Amino acid sequence: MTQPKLKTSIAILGCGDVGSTLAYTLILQPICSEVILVDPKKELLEAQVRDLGDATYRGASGVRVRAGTHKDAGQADIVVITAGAKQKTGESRLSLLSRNLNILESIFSSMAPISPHTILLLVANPVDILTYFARRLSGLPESQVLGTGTSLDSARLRGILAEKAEVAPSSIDAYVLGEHGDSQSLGPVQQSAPRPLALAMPDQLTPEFKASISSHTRGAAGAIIAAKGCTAYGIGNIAASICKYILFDSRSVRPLSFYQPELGCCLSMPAVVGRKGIIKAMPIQLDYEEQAALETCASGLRGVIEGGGEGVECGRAVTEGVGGG
Ligand SMILES: NC(=O)C1=CN([C@@H]2O[C@H](COP(=O)(O)OP(=O)(O)OC[C@H]3O[C@@H](n4cnc5c(N)ncnc54)[C@H](O)[C@@H]3O)[C@@H](O)[C@H]2O)C=CC1
Ligand SMILES: CC(=O)C(=O)O
Repeated sequence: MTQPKLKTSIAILGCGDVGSTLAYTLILQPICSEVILVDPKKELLEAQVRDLGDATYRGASGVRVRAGTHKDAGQADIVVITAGAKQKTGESRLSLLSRNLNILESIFSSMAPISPHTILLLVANPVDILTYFARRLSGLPESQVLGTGTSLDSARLRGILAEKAEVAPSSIDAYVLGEHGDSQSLGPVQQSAPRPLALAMPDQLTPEFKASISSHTRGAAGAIIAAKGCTAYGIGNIAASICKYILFDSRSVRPLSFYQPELGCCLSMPAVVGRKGIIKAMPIQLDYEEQAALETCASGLRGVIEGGGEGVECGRAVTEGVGGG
């Protein structure tokens, strides 16, 4: 892992629940030297800068937090886009599309010209569709435009598998692939050799068990949103980790949303992430059903991109193992 250059800046567009949680995580780690917050709600923006600033004055965080404009943000090392509407109870991520696409378009007109070295990290929903359009609107090379995708679903999957297998979550290596969306089901668990999860849980890897973990990861966001109005800590932590992989050129393999030329859309597949964004896709062996699920997912996403609207039926594939980092 290489060290980041001395002055590293991360701009966060949108300093609501997710943006401010991400900023706080970046300060605590710390990952960069400067966090720039941008939000059209001026009072909120100033209050967040002051409140987050208070978290930097003790200890040796060394991170400067300041308010900025979209133009400033366009020169940052990483621009994280959390700007946009969020789901109300019972709403799907896809229902946010027209509102958040309008916001995305206005962001890119205000940010231009973007530094050719900036990496864009999309968080706002529907994240796969917005990642696709950000790639077109930014004019940046496609390796520099990525979305958090199914990283959060994968963390949730790790959590439930770790609980069932009675091991630490860090010892579970499991990915949810495909779309970060609502109308999905987990594909079959990939049976690669050796099959440590199958060995650790010989009686549990049944179709019913897979259906129950699928339902758990699919319903996780809705249950939290119904109770507290948003999800923020999980995604804040995940987006901060992705920023770290980028700035430290860590070459970690993570499930991220990026452009899939053979599928004509952005969705999550394992990728090597480093200072230049997506360094390369990490090949993965999918069985027949997983591949079919992925293609159904891609076809749904293409339908939305082409103006097909909501309600895409989408499959997700999941790969697993015990012992991953
Ligand atoms: N990808 C993922 O796994 C997750 C995605 N999300 C998504 O993140 C987004 C943000 O969620 P929250 O922070 O809870 O919403 P929020 O409503 O608390 O904050 C959104 C902020 O964006 C700001 N904003 C609007 N237009 C802007 C612009 N042009 N430039 C800069 N800022 C702008 C708003 O003023 C607001 O303060 C939502 O779309 C939500 O669905 C949330 C959790 C997980
Ligand atoms: C809101 C959202 O996309 C999530 O928590 O998964």
